[in-house]
Amino acid sequence: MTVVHDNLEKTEAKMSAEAVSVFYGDKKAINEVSIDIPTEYVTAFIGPSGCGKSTFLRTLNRMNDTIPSARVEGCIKLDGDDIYASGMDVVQLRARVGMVFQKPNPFPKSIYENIAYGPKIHGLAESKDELDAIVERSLKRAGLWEEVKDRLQDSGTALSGGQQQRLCIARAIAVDPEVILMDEPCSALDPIATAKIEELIAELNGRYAIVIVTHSMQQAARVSQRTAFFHLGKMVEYGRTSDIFTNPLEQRTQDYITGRYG
Ligand SMILES: Nc1ncnc2c1ncn2[C@@H]1O[C@H](COP(=O)(O)OP(=O)(O)OP(=O)(O)O)[C@@H](O)[C@H]1O
Repeated sequence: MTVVHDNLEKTEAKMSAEAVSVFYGDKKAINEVSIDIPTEYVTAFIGPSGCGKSTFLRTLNRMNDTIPSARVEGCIKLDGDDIYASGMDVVQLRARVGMVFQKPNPFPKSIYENIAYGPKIHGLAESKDELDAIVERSLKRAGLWEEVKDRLQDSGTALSGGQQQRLCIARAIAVDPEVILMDEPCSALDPIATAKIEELIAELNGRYAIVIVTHSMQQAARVSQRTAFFHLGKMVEYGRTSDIFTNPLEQRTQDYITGRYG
């Protein structure tokens, strides 16, 4: 059972997970996790290495489908619709629920093409002008436009690590997502690039439902308003980030935030 703090404002669930378990073969990596993800707040998943944060995050846009041994039980809904239902279009789902990975992974194409590719395949632009406008808007929203506007035809992979990660965020934004999942998005970045991504998360907050997995408790405290603490495949505690870090109700949470393990 998850301890859910009782001082949380009521919010609408953009996504909701109900009794979600994930298996890799016979091994249960996630055990009956239930949580609502609102648009109003950034939600952080924290917990010691191997506790299942990434596994659970990946269930939210069916990224585990790509792992043959992975099996998901329980129910995950986006705007009330079961994302594991047989009629669900997974390509469409992943546009609505975008993902940013630990290591920036731009396509080996131009900066422009990195952004334009998604809108093109999803038919979001009817003309070159519209596509140009989407590229500009996405890069602006990701805080990268000023740095790249004069070299849109350069390769995305030639950018610095931090710029590449903002390019990946711009690429996710370009297809008008409703949810953005971030799996340790700063772990390959230096402190300055990390600060830029954190600023960006603050700017995107409220426009998209954002979920971030992070190893850094300082980062969770800086960027999120809601925190879920995971341990051994279970979601132990969920509440306001400030409460989780200053007034945890569970001993295991207390032990983690005071550095007793992790
Ligand atoms: N593809 C896979 N096949 C089999 N087991 C896996 C696979 N991916 C993860 N696991 C196992 O599932 C458990 C949860 O792993 P997961 O990567 O989700 O944890 P995590 O909390 O994100 O860890 P970290 O913080 O180290 O990234 C671990 O025991 C891990 O070994």
